[in-house]
Amino acid sequence: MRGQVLHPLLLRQLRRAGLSADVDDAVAFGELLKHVSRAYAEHDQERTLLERSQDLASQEMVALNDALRAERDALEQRVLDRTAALEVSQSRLSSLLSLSADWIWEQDAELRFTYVSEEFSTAVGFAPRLIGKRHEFGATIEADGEAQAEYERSVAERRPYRDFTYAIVRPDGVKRWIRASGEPVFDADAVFRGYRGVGRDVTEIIAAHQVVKQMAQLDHLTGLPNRRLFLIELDRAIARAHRDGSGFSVCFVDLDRFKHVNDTLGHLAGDQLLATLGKRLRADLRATDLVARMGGDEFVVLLEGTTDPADVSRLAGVLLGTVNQVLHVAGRDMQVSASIGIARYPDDGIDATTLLSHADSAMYEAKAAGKNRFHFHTEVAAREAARQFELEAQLRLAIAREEFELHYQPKLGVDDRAVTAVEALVRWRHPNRGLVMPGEFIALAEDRGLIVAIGRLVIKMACRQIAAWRRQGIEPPCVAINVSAKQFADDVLLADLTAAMTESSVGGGELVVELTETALMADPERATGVLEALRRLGVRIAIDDFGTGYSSLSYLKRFPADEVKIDRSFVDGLPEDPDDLAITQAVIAMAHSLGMKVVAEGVETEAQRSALAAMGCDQMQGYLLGRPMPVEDLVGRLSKAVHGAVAPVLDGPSVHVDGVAATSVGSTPVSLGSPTCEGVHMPAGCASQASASFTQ
Ligand SMILES: Nc1nc2c(ncn2[C@@H]2O[C@@H]3COP(=O)(O)O[C@H]4[C@@H](O)[C@H](n5cnc6c(=O)[nH]c(N)nc65)O[C@@H]4COP(=O)(O)O[C@H]3[C@H]2O)c(=O)[nH]1
Repeated sequence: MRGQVLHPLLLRQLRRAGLSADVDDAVAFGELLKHVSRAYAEHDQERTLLERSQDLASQEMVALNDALRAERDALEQRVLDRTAALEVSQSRLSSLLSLSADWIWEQDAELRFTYVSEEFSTAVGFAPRLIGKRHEFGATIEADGEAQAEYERSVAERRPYRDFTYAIVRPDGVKRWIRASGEPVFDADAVFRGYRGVGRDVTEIIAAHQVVKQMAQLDHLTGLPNRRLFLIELDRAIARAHRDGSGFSVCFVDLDRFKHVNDTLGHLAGDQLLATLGKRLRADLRATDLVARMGGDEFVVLLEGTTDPADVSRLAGVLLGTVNQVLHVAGRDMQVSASIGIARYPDDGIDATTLLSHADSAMYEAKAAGKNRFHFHTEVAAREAARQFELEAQLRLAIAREEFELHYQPKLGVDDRAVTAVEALVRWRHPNRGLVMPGEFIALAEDRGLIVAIGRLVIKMACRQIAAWRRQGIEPPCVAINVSAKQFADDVLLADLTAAMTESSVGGGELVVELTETALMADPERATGVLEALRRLGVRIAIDDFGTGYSSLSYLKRFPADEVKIDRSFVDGLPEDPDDLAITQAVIAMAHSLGMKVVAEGVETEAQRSALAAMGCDQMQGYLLGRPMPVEDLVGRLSKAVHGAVAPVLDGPSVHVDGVAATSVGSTPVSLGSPTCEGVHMPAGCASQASASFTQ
């Protein structure tokens, strides 16, 4: 075996047996074989062990593999299920989104769009180009300043924002309004990652809002800006003029006697007139001028950049001319006029309230000066406004202190000059100014709501006077009381009359109520009812200033009136003016045909008196026959008349009554309505014709 290389396993066995690799003898060889055999046996054992262990390992691996496979399969199934669910959910979402008007968008931390839904691109028109871009407010995007500021604040503070509305001008030039809501997105580390949100096209909604807004700012009748819009524009004009150092004028245009049109032709015709006028005013002015309707028959014009009185006057003249043009309303041609008050910025005021109030007072000045004209606001006007204010305060005191008295003007028969009644005309006994005439305070009292209180005092004084005459043995004349439109419209009139009549034991037959056409036409139906109630009280009714209103003669028959008073303006022209003659004749004929008496007012000349007599007028009143006079003069005058003396109206002896020393004249009771007067039979009450003869 020497020199031979042995297998390592054999060598290992030899080493274990303590033998050397040099084996020469048989013993040693036998030993060697034992070792060789053991070595095989050990090897077999090791191999068996190894195989066993491999077998075991492989079984575990299979089991593990099986478990893993099962797990993977389960996982895959779960993924499949989830994916399917997600797909369902996604398709549900996209189908809902396609039905909804909302779009979806996402922006990164730089607020650049990373995603916009398809509808967004269709509506906005440049969505594909929007990806990777920010909103650029400026040329293509506009928004309400405040809303934009709030949006920018929200974004800067990474807060959600709701309903931010802005307009986009699409590449094709079409403007669309968009309303967007967004909320910030943060990652797990609370780092801001951008915004995501929804948006929708609200162009139609905005348009509808604008229409509604416009409707709220436009006058429905004329289509002109209404008071609200005018005030906004006025403020803007003030700001502009203040900034540029320029000026403008405000013209307050109020139609004259528009109420008559409404009353006589009806509200529809009135509306038609206003609508036509509104259009004409707009058409006749410069495009830069603003025409608005303030309400009722009031228009206002803002003449931008015009303050020079000559220019303003020219434009105001244009306005008057426009209003004066003949209008075709309710099937007839008519002409109206207006009074215009002008205030200029900055001379007459630097704020809207002052300018409007000055234009308004100037307008009243124009009315007072005869209507159909314009007036500038002046210091005089301002002083007048202050005076009226003061007068109103004094008038209130006067009512509380009963500082009023009545003067009486007789009404006489045209032929025989017998007194048929006396008209009570109120005067204000002012503590400092003396006697103030009604022309100075009646209109103001009507305007400031004081006329009912004054009227109540007048009724009371007239009834007390009748009672006083009676106490003094004087047969009282019938007393006519003026009742203004506002007083007539107030429900207390009948109560006031009844209370005063009861207090003084005066019968209705001793009173005449004089009402203007205007008072009756304001509400003809109600007027008829009130007139009938007055009639039930026995009170007679006279229609005053007849012919000055717009009512046609045929309206007369609607009202249960007893007499018609022809206005002084028609009597003025008698007997020369053919128109006045014709009108007077027509009124007399019409009134007679309706069984009414006719009284002519303002008879100043003998020529007028005889013309009226010739036309068959029943009674007359005027300076020719007697001015309004204090009660003592009236009684004094009449006392002379009773005794057959002829005296000038104002120099008769005074007989003081009603609180002043009363003296009956002679032994016979003085009678204003006594059958003894000049032998004319005169039954008591106003229905009677003549009583005392009353001469100049
Ligand atoms: N030029 C001229 N004038 C004549 C003539 N005859 C009478 N007058 C005046 O004409 C007015 C007649 O009264 P009216 O038309 O009812 O007009 C009245 C009436 O509308 C109102 N008024 C007077 N008293 C009262 C009252 O007690 N209540 C109400 N509501 N109004 C009254 O004041 C108006 C003015 O009254 P007055 O100043 O007293 O003026 C009176 C009278 O003085 C004449 O021949 N020529």
